[in-house]
Order: sequence, then C-alpha cells, then structure tokens
Amino acid sequence: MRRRIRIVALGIMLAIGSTLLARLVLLYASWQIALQGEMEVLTQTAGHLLRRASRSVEASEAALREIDVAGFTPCSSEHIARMRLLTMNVRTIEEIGYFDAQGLLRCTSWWPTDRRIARTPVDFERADGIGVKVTARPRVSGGNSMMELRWGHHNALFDPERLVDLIVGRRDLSLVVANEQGRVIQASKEAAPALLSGIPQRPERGIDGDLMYAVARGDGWIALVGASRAAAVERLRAQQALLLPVGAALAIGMSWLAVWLSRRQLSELAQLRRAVQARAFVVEYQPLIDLASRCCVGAEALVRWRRSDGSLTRPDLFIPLAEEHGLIQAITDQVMAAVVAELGELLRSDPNVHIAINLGADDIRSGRFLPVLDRLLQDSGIAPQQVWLEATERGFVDVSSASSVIEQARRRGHKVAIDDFGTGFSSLQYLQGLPLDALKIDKSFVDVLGRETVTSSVVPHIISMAKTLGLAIIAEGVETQAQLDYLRAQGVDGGQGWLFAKAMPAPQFIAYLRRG
Ligand SMILES: Nc1nc2c(ncn2[C@@H]2O[C@@H]3COP(=O)(O)O[C@H]4[C@@H](O)[C@H](n5cnc6c(=O)[nH]c(N)nc65)O[C@@H]4COP(=O)(O)O[C@H]3[C@H]2O)c(=O)[nH]1
Repeated sequence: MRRRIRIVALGIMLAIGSTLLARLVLLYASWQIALQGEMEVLTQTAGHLLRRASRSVEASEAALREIDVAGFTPCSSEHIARMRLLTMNVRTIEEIGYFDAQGLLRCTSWWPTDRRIARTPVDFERADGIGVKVTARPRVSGGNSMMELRWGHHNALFDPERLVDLIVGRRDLSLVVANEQGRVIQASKEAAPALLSGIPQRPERGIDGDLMYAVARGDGWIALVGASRAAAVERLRAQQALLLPVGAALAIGMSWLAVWLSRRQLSELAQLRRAVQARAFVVEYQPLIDLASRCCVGAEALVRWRRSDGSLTRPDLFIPLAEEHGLIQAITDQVMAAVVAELGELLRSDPNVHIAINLGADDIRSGRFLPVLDRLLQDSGIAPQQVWLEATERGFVDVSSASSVIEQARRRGHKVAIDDFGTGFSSLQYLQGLPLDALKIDKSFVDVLGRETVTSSVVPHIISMAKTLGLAIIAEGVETQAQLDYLRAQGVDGGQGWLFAKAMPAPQFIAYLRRG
C-alpha cells in the first residue's frame, strides 16, 4: 500500500515537475530566440550602415579626384560648370570648392567668390590621402555642421546626416558612424550615449547594461547599431503569446505521459505480484547440444508469465521489474519446483542429462535459493550434478558474496555458469576471482560470426580466455550452420539456438531428448 502511495505521489510530482520544466524550457527558449533575433537585426543593420557610409564617401572622393586632375583654368566658367555638374550628380555632395596656392577659397560649384575664406587644418587624414574635417561650418550650410573632404586644391561638403539616414523601419535603433580611431563622425538623433564611447575596443556583438549592440568595420569606418534590451523583451512577449498554446499542449502532453507511465508501472507491478501469488509462471526448456556429438545433453529452463488471457509473456519483459521489486526469489522458487516436478522422471532415468536454471542477482547475493533447492532435490532421485545454475554478470557484482554462494553450490555438486558473457562489465581479471564451471557466450557475439565486424573478432578471445581458465564454453543463439561450423572448429563445447530447437514445454522436450 505504501509503495502504491509512493508511486502515485511520484507520478503527481513528476506531472507537476514536468509542467514547470516545460514552461521554463519554453521561457528560456523564447528568450534565446528573441535575443538572437535582435542581435541578428543589429548585425545586419550595422553592415548596411557601413556599406552606406563607405559608398557615400567613395562617391565624393571620386568626384574630388576627377575635378582636381581635370586641368581647368581655375574658376573659369568651364571649371565652375564642371564642379556644379558633379555637385548635382553626386547625391551626397552639397558643394565643391576650389582653394588657391595660398589656401584661399576662390570659387565654388555655384560662383566665384572674393571673400577671404582661408582653409583650416583637417581633423584627420585617411589612409588613401583624403583629408577629413568632421565639423566644418561653411556658408552654404546656413551655419549647420557639414563634413568636408579634401583632395588637392578642392574640397567637397556633404551633410553627415546622410551617413545615418538609413530607412530601417525601427525608430528605436541607435546608429553611429565613426572613423577607425573611434571618433564619432555622425550619430542618429537620440543615439544611446553609451554607444558613443570606447568604440575602437568594442567586440562585434555585445551587451552593455541595457544596450545591445553590433559593430561593423571596414574602409576606414566603424558602424555601430544599438538597441535597448527592452526591445528584445518586447519581442519575447510577442513570441510568448505565439508559443503559449504550444507550451500548454507540451505541458499537458508531458503530464499525461508521466501519469500514464506511473499508472502503467503500478498496474504492471500489481499484476506481477498477483502472478507470483497465483504461481502463474510456466517453464519452457531449450535443448542444449553437445557440439562434438550433436546430441542433446540437457536444457535451459526459461520462465514465461502466463497472463489471465492465456498469452505468454517473455522473461526479459518482466524479470527486470521482478528484480527491481524484490520478486525474483519467489519466481526462482517456482521455476526450481517446476523443473523437479516436470522433468524429475527424465532426470532420474538419465543421470547424464542436466537442466540449467537461471538465477537473479538477489539469489546469487543471498544464497537463499540453496536450501530451497536442497529440499526439492531431497528424496527426488535427482543428483545435484544434474542441476546447473546460471546467472548474468549483474549477479556477480558483489564478488565476495557471489563467490561464497557459488562455492556452497559447487560443494553440493551443482555446476555454475556465467550467462550472457561479454554484454556487461566482466573482464578476465573479474572472472579469475569467481569459482565458475562454464561460460555462455552471448547471442550478440554469435550473431556476428563470419562478418567483418569488431565484435566478431572478440569471440576467439573469449574462447581462448575461457579455455585458459578451464571453463566449459556454451554458445547461445546459434542460428546457422556456418556459426555452428565456426564454433565447433574453435572447440566450443555446447550450443543452444534455433538451429537445433526453440524453447518448448516439458512434454515436447522429453520427446525431443528421447528421439536423440
Ligand atoms: N533469436 C533467437 N533467440 C534465441 C535463440 N536461442 C535462444 N534464444 C533466446 O535467448 C534467450 C536465452 O536465454 P538467456 O540468455 O539465459 O536469457 C534469458 C534469461 O537471462 C532470462 N530468464 C529466462 N528465464 C529466467 C528465469 O527463470 N529466471 C531468471 N532470473 N531469468 C530468466 O530471460 C532471458 C530471455 O529469455 P527468453 O526470452 O526465453 O530468450 C531465451 C531464448 O529463447 C536463437 O537461436 N535465436
């Protein structure tokens, strides 16, 4: 009863836990999606901004170089006409000016000038030799700050706003264009102040307090685009609204699965308990063949669970549950009793025949089955030598208690085999510590015999190791003649498998054995 309550409680906890987990996973996933999406937008916009700044400046530079090498008589009507044409053709340029050798402005794209306007030093010179003055305040701008590019005797003025007047459909983005030293050339109105400092050191993407930003570099420019994290939260909300139904469905699904699993576990276990009480187990016998003579010398007893509808359930579907819930010893008792009852007469009549009984890990640890087997064999006329005991590697985990139980069994005359060898953690060293009589090579190794696989190369090693330790060798799951030929050639003593016979009820096995 307490176990039932525990399982139900566990089921409920699992259901609540999985719902919460699903919600958290979803929250985290959508937060990550929103963040990544926002970063992607910033990175793309920064690249766009950089390309636009480069193109704008490149076009002005080309115009300046062209007019400077054209060789017009300074401030002639042809000279002014060409400067005007360039000003009108190059979208970014507002005006082109010509300075004489003394650095005085003589004419512009529009007309000659006699005002004494002298050149002032540039703010910096680019690697391509173009001088840049970031904040010139020429007459043409009506006092507004303009950017000035200089080459030779000419300069070009352009509105730096053009560097950042991208149409991005997001008013909340901060756009900044700086030179490669990090000096801000232009920033969009209300650009986040945090974005304007430490520009040269900024990584390609980053988060700075509430500001997320992306940086693009090239052609002597640095373009930065930033957004408040609040924008990402906004996206998250939108995404959550979208994913909410999915999350709810996921949570319901997981809860249902958790409840279903715990109920199934409960009912399967309850049924197994009832089966143990009702002694609802039957035993089938799979013949064991001596490979040298091809004669049947015994069998392995394989338990089946007979369900109320008459169907038989395979042991690998319920033995693990029985082992986990302490039911295996009761099942072993029923198998031992069935062997004695069903095959007693056969074993008495032919002392050379033996039957192998599988033990669970609990049996090997406790040795409790031994006195039970003693009582069954007492006055039965069956010799202990006719009852072999098999356990998988899991049964031998506790080497010292397993060794002691095996020793007691062998003193009585039983032979003990390790089953499914090679599928667990056994090693040669491990085997040396156990007083065993036989080793059964697992079917998975027999399956690959003759194929060029890594596993197939293991079998000769297992065989030679078993021989060194003086163990009898039995191969399981022999299905083909080629496997049989190989095993015989390797000196394997015994074999079981569908090549010889499947497991069968006692009367059929007795008939099989008597047929020879
Ligand atoms: N495909 C194929 N299969 C073959 C062939 N030859 C034999 N088999 C199957 O391989 C299994 C051999 O038994 P095992 O390795 O001891 O493996 C056994 C054994 O570890 C365990 N088991 C069976 N009976 C008992 C029992 O009474 N007590 C305990 N504790 N475990 C048992 O359940 C496992 C499964 O038993 P089964 O389902 O009866 O499956 C049996 C048998 O039917 C073949 O040529 N081809």
